[in-house]
Amino acid sequence: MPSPAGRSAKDFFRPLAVGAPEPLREIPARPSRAIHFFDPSNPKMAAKVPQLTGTVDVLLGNLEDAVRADNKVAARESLVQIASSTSGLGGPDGSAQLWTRINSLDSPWVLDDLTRLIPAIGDKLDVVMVPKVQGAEDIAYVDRLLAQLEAKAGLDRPILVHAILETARGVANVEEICGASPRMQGLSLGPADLAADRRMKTTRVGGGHPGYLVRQDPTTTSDGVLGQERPTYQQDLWHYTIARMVDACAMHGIYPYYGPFGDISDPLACEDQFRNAFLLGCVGAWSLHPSQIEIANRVFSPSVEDIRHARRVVAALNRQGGDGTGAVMLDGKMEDDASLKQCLVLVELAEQLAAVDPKLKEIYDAIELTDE
Ligand SMILES: CCC(=O)SCCNC(=O)CCNC(=O)[C@H](O)C(C)(C)COP(=O)(O)OP(=O)(O)OC[C@H]1O[C@@H](n2cnc3c(N)ncnc32)[C@H](O)[C@@H]1OP(=O)(O)O
Ligand SMILES: O=CC(=O)O
Ligand SMILES: [Mg+2]
Repeated sequence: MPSPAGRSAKDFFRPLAVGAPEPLREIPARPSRAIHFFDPSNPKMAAKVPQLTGTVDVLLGNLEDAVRADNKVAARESLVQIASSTSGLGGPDGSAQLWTRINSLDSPWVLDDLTRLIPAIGDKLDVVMVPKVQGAEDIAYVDRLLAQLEAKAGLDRPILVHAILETARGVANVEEICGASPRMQGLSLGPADLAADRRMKTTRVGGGHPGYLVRQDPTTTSDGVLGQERPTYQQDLWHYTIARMVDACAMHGIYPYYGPFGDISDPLACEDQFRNAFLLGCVGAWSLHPSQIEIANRVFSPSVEDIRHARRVVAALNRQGGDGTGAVMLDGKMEDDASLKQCLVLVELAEQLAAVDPKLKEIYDAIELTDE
């Protein structure tokens, strides 16, 4: 049966153009806790890129929304210049990955975005983020064009594709989008465009809303007197969509991300939104301002307490027989094969992050287990 992108299983991993690099069989788990957005046409932001390179996992040169229409060409040209001249940025050995967000597929700029960037800096570009993806057909279009451009430029490594989930149709098609190409690296939630497309009645860029709540039932005393206290609890507007994204990404072996949190002046709420996404399975979020990089780096790195606990569970099950099966009691709680698997997710993530973040390595290396 053909895949949603119309390719049979035997053709799925064939290059889509003669001379294009072989598609990857597995998407590498490269740390990407913060995808830091900058507008390459803004000289102040562009000037910050070299100093940010050692502090953030991904730098993304944004060409789409938030870049003025009369700056689109300047942003593209400046991105070429930045990628060519910044050491440590992009490519398999870069200390920060280099991504770009191209303009939407129905815009007058997108064709020039790809035909200019791939020949000029294709060897540095790790991931192309595609906004407003509606279905597998959008990924198929970008997939073929990238293959043609890679072949023409003589690139030896395929550029990966990341889709933003920010239309109702995109959400309806989320599974087929994730499985549309071996280039698919991941998905980000685009809460601002998604809210508009869904005709939600919000005006914010991500985050919660005080009106979206549940209220506790009225309480009555034994005398039948109605209590005055009826606490309310704000709910998460994005839970449903993030949960769908996480399942679709896990099913296809790719990575889910929370997107933008627009209230730069509210780092606490930003942290909460990022942490909800982390706990549900996301690996990172966007940073729109330098102050959000530290929040994402911290939230999307497992805590010392989580790693200590995870290692204790691994050690306890190992002591019992070494193959990770069976059940043990630890701190009054039952641990078995399934809780071990959860702990291994955290331990493996900590190892990947420690490999690129020496400070974190030091912190994780210093954790002592007290049970032995
Ligand atoms: C809504 C859906 C989406 O598509 S979200 C993704 C698209 N939006 C973006 O990419 C927004 C990126 N961020 C920004 O444009 C700016 O951070 C905004 C939010 C406008 C705030 O800028 P501004 O008022 O200059 O902030 P500030 O004075 O606190 O800045 C301090 C210094 O830092 C710089 N800065 C700011 N943002 C960035 C950034 N993203 N990357 C690199 N540098 C940044 C500022 O230029 C300023 O520099 P300096 O210290 O004056 O030299
Ligand atoms: O592009 C992001 C969004 O929230 O819209
Ligand atoms: Mg958007």
